[in-house]
Amino acid sequence: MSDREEQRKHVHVACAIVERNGLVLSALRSASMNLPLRWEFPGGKIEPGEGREDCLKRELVEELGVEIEVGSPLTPATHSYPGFEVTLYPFLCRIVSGEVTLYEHSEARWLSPARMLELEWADADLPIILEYQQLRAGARG
Ligand SMILES: Nc1nc2c([nH]c(=O)n2[C@H]2C[C@H](O)[C@@H](COP(=O)(O)OP(=O)(O)OP(=O)(O)O)O2)c(=O)[nH]1
Repeated sequence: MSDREEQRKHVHVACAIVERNGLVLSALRSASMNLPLRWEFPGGKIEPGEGREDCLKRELVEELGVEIEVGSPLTPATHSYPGFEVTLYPFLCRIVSGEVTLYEHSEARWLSPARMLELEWADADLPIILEYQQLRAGARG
């Protein structure tokens, strides 16, 4: 790896595929956030020493005011944006208490898995969405 690559910022982010009644929660990044007005899975940067699942539980309380149960992981996805790299660690999740309240995002929607790609997602999410769609298509047989 070159010095230049080593110096590039690489962030590690846990993200929640929150399911309810066959639908999945998507959240719109606000105009003031990094990657503005892109849809994403709620979540955020993993703090030093923090476990991925604990990060997710913390972020979902901070961002949406809900307590979640964290289930199975999907495949982590790494993507290079101009200026930084991200690795997303996705987990299937469900809400165990609280109502979705927008503390940071500008909108949230419950989507059917098949229609997720009708929205403009953060680029790093695309492989995760494809894997998730296959998982749920398989589950329906
Ligand atoms: N939470 C989340 N972040 C994503 C997804 N896809 C994706 O590229 N990202 C990027 C956006 C951000 O650069 C980073 C997540 O960190 P964050 O939500 O704490 O980012 P932020 O820059 O808004 O917050 P901060 O620096 O103020 O802490 O990962 C996703 O599906 N969920």
